[in-house]
Amino acid sequence: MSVSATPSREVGHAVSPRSFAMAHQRPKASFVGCSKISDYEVLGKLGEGTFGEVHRARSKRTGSLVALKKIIMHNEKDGFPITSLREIKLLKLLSHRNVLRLEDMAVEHPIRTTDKRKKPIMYMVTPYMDHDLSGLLDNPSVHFTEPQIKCYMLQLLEGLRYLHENHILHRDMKAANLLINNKGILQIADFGLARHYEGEVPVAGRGGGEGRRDYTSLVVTRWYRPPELLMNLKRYTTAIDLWGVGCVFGEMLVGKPILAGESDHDQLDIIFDLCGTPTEENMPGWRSLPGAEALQFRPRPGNLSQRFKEYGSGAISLLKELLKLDWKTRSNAIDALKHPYFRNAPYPAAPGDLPTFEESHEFDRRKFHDRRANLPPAPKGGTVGRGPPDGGHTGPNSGFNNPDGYGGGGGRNGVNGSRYPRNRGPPPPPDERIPAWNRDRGLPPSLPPRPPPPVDYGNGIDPVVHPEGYRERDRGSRPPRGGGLTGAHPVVDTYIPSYDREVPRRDDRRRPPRDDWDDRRHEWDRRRPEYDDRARASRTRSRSRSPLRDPHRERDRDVYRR
Ligand SMILES: Nc1ncnc2c1ncn2[C@@H]1O[C@H](COP(=O)(O)OP(=O)(O)OP(=O)(O)O)[C@@H](O)[C@H]1O
Repeated sequence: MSVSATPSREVGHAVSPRSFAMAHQRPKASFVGCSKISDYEVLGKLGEGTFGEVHRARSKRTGSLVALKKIIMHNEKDGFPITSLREIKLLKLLSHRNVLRLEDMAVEHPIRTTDKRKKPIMYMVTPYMDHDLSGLLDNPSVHFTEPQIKCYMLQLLEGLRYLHENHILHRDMKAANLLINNKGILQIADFGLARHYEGEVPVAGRGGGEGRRDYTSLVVTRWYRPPELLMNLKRYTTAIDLWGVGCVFGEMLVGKPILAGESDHDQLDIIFDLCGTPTEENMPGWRSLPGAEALQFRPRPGNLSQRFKEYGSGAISLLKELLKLDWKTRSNAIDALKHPYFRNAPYPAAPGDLPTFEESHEFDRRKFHDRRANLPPAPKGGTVGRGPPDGGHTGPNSGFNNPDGYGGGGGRNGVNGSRYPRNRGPPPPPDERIPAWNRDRGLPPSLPPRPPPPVDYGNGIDPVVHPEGYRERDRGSRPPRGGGLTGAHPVVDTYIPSYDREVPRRDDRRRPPRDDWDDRRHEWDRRRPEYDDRARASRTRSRSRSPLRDPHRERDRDVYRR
């Protein structure tokens, strides 16, 4: 029954759909899980992503700290972004201690008298986490120990095991998407690229198994993207997320991203340096991948053992399992959790035993950089533009329609620096943390380039690659490494890491070498009752109601099958 047909019958004369909807609004109290933005006190900006801007806030109702992720409407005509819908839908289904919990949605309506913006702004409300792993690794005063790295790794793998056994591919595993709080808890965040996975769930001893259907290979931020995606495998499996875990593990060990490719082509080249060049033995079927046809390279054995020798044989062995070129035998999360690395001394720390650190998020990176003497020259890579073309009504800086300083001006606009020119706005409000690379230039906040939005809409059809969606990043600005790859590489240069050459290499900083890093683990629940208490009090649904444990709600997931 159409909305417009009903009112005519009910009221006996033509009523516009809007009037009908207004007359039939549900009482506000009947909405569960949707608050007003005024229920939160906004405290400061934490980061900006492709699809939203993230702010720290306090719930006026519970007093708890939360993160508000604003959903950016890049193009209002397209309506609510499909990626945000996916993220919300998935997060509502998930319930695991190592997966970020969606507590609430908050809506901000435009102020009628002054605000020309017609559409409300939506915010996702999640518990506030003190750090993201990328920000934490950038803090020169933070030094992970091996027990700490083991603790984080175990938590990361537990979270991923849960996702995979519930048929969810994350597809953007990277340090910036791993949130950590000062209770030692690590949570996987950012489900903007995640989707339902139709293949078999991983089984112990059987790697990632076989893929069952095609998906877009334009996923995963480049530095964390596995070789099969770089060679355009479409029928991929949960193994793509495990490659990202391997990259994050290496990053925690050495303190900086281990595979920082400057283009997709370069990315493959440095992967081959580390893991060896592909053969039918170590990567069966690689030659038939669409992106492999034109590849030519000088055979190399790989230098992983050499590069990581100071971290010991256990770490090397786990890294080799996670960074296997062969996606079919690459370790799955179940097997990685049983790896001897975690059972040998030094043993994993308990989350509650880990030290606490100063807050660190994307926006704090410069804070740490500023402290360093003799910073290397600013890395290459554009800064993301700012200043929404619509005057700020739908861009990342619209919203919080009050004079608290978040209503416009600075901030990133859009996905990609090449698409939106920089527009120097007024200085940010005092509580807003300016990214390092802007602070001393008096510019409003912005971030380094980000991956473009996902282009897989779940229909299995290859996406059209929008040329503006991808930045060319100095291809050919340096000679190929190590005799590298040659040939016309057909792969489009795709995802730009969220923190790239703008950020000085971590090892350039005067920081003692660390032997380990990464995620943490559970058992924290027992040790940190206040965390759970707060969580329980503020949750909009209980774990027992998680649809992942309730077959009657399986139909929700059908959305992702289509
Ligand atoms: N719950 C939270 N607590 C604290 N900080 C958070 C929280 N959620 C997000 N952030 C911060 O905001 C940043 C961006 O968040 P998120 O990755 O969810 O956004 P995105 O738009 O999907 O990003 P991307 O473009 O990387 O995919 C994170 O890296 C983190 O620094």
